[in-house]
Amino acid sequence: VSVVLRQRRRSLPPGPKGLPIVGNIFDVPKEFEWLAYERWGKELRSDVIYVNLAGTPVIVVNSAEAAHELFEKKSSVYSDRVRLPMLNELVGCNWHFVFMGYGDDWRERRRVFHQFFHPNAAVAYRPRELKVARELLQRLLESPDDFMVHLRHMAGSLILGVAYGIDVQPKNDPYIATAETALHAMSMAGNAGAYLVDYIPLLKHVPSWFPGATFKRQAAEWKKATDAMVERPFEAVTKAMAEGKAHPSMILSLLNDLNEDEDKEHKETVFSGVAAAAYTGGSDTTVSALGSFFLAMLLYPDIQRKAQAEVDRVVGRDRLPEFSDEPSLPYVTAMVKEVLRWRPVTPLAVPHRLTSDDVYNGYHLPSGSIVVGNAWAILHDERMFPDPDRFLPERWLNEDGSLRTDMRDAELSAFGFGRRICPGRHLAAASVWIGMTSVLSIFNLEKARGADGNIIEPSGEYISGLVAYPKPFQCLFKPRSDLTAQLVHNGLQECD
Ligand code: HEM
Repeated sequence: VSVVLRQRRRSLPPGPKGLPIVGNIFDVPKEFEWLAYERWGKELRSDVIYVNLAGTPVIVVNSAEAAHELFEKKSSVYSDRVRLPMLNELVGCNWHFVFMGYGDDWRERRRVFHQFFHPNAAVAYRPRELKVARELLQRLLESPDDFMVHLRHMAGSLILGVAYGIDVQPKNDPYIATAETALHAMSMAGNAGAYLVDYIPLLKHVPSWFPGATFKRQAAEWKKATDAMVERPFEAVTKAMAEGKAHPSMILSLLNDLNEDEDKEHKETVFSGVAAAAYTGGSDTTVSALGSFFLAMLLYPDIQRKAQAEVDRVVGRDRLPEFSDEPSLPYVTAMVKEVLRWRPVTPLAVPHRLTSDDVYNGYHLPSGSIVVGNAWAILHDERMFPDPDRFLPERWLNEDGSLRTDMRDAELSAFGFGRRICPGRHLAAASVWIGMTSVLSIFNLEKARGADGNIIEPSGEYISGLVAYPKPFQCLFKPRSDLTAQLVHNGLQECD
């Protein structure tokens, strides 16, 4: 009895007051929620806060210390996911292990994925990362205004190559197009709280023709797109294998290593889902990171020049950067870390779910809570990152110019938390690094001028979402020398 009483006495973490029944639904803004969560945490002087979304408890974790205590140290109870009937069932995105509950199905897929993307395995993809970075340079030379299109193409081309061995078309590639539709569908259906069926799961049984059941017809459309994204590239590999023409890839190795006695159908479902998960995980995220990098270079020209000076000194002006240059380019590496900190790609990571009652700082955290790691707040915590809104690569460096190693927990939060931390982060970090370094070595990024000759200031605004992007802005990519076109041409030939 005394245990029960003591537990009862513990209070929930502080949070905004809210209304009866609906709780804080009207307090939580529809966009840039991370800023409100960060502000409440400061006002309430607590690094965990509690929000009630119409009965669903939500715990927001606003500091690196709390994130470590909960997601890391107690990872066995902080690694589940929330089920969204719209996304998981109606759109049928159960193949994607980012949406799977913590259990054997998730574990099996995460293990398969890890085999191909752990740090040593990921080194094998460097030639491909280098190639797509150089193709990006070529495209930026040809049509600089379409830089966001080129970033999408670069990200898609890398991961389709790694996962399926597919060489994409230079323009209008059908696989990239299919995936874009599917990604859009997933981000819409994954918008927690946007669909009534997510609050009242029984609604999923309403027939599609029923008045008001537009969500079911919409879900059926989206399901077609997401199914196609899982099935089409996989079928292309199996067809190429049958013809003896398949290029090396994750799927090829997995299928080749399959034993006679294994359940082929089950394994194929797992493999095709894991490959599609790599594709969806790696597309928008890389685009956002490089988009923020371009924006930072416009807003902080001095830093651009400083980074270029390092590249020029180490790489020289007569060749393009390679991965072997990385240890000699600490400033550029610090800049990559700073991009991921300054404008986190996934400001709230992906929400976790707590599977048993817990206590933190004397507060009661109820089983079943959605637990949101506020990567934005952690990466903008003044205690570790003074003047946090300023883009300042120097903060990642020691006095002697070497990279600091004491901010790992905070740094990693850019990729999420605990056992769910992004398993593609090694590939991501490498591809973002070579992309940024290559662009800096070849181009000066400058603000555009309007017809009146005046500089067009980028707004610096973002589009809110699971993945946050800079709003469209104009950026000039000016070749740094007469040799540029030749260098890019030669650089590409080296990759063939
Ligand atoms: C800058 C690039 C990237 C960022 C910022 C990023 C961020 C994230 C975040 C925040 C999560 C959720 C972590 C959590 O639940 O706490 C995640 C999960 C995931 N990411 Fe990434 N990611 C990036 C690139 C990639 C790439 C390139 C791939 C594939 C090669 C990938 C594949 C995945 C997968 C499969 C998951 C699901 C993990 C799970 O639920 O167990 N990501 N990522």
